[in-house]
Amino acid sequence: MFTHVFRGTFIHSTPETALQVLEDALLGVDTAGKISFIGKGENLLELSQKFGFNPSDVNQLAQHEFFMPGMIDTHIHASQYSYAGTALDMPLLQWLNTYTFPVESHFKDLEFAKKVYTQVVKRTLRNGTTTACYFATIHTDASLLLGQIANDFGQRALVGKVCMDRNNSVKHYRETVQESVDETHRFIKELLNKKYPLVKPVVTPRFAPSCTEALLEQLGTIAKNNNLHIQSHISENIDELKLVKELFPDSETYTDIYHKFNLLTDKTIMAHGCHLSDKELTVFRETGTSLSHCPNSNVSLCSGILDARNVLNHKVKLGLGTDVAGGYSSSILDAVRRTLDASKVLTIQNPQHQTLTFEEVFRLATLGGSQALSLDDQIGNFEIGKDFDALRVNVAARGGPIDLHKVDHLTSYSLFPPICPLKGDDRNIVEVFVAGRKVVPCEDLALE
Ligand SMILES: O=c1[nH]c(=O)c2nc[nH]c2[nH]1
Ligand SMILES: [Zn+2]
Repeated sequence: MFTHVFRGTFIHSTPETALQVLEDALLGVDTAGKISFIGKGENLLELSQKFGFNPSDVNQLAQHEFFMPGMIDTHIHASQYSYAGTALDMPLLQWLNTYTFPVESHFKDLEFAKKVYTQVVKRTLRNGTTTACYFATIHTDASLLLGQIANDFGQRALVGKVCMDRNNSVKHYRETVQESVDETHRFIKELLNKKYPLVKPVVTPRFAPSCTEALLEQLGTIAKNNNLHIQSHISENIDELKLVKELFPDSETYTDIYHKFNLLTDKTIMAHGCHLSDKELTVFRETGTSLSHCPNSNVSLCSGILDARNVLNHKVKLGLGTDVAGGYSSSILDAVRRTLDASKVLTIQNPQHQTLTFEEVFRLATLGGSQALSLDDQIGNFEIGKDFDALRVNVAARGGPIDLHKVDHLTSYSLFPPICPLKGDDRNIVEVFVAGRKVVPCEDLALE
């Protein structure tokens, strides 16, 4: 039994091919939301008999439409959505103390948390983020609420209750080691008990300067004992590196600190890494740890520029992140554009630098993100057996930002994939599916 059979153009990435275009394809989604077959449109009758669907039930994509995999935001602070687009006038450490910690402390108030978390889940789904890896705040009940809201609206999510026991300007926004550990246990247990099919907990030490060794050690143990994902920040800004050296004088590198406490695993994702050495990148590869590239944030907070080419050359898994609110945009399309910009800036500085191509960045936003979150056995592209997490894109959406021109020497689909992420926006994303369920448009999702 099928919930959908679509016919039209499908664009996705594979490990071998950064961007593959399947023209006039037929794709079936079963009742469990999984891709059950992909074939050629010209074989419609044969496929309908083989797989048992009625050819008249096929949903035909219109001219200028295509499907692409849902985009994956590998690093976003859900609570910081409340001030996204403001307060970008100082570097990281001052920014945290001046704006971030005071704002995050308000998420003790569950009514406020519900409003902001509902907005961020709706908005990111609207922007085509089918999977988000969220930082919440230190508040367990509000973090559980974020998991519930993602589940209700149908977004795939990793949700982290933030852990931090030092170096915080806001006295009432701080935990002891014991509180942080106890509440992390409670968060994991209560979230797993809900049995949400698409929402998982992620162990979340904020970053080394916010955590004592005692806390890092216990969080490493919790992640290991429960086989959980881990997320944190690393090597974002030069002043942060100096602070880390002062706080952890015995560790040779920033990476060594997390490594020492078993926090680098093949289910760990670290944000930024702008200033990691090649030696540290080698540790990332050896442990299977991945990086989230957050170029909007890196420029907005004047933190640095990640050399994504070097990360890929080291065979470290890499995805894209918005890092709201260090990044002011909640759209992974924005992260695609900025990843290209950042790579081109590196080429301006050094003409030997091999600029990332559009196709490679498209892969980072989709398949790369799924690999970075170790979810590539379930999502990231249109492989049979994976969940159907997909965006129906209309390049020529009415009222959208793209005016099509007839360019005779370019065939239609060699033009469309780049034009859409580079000039398009959420108006071009006409439908969003997560695990086969249409979550946009959806009446409940009307943005207030
Ligand atoms: O961009 C960032 N945003 C944060 O909230 C944060 N906390 C630690 N390091 C951080 N970096
Ligand atoms: Zn962050």
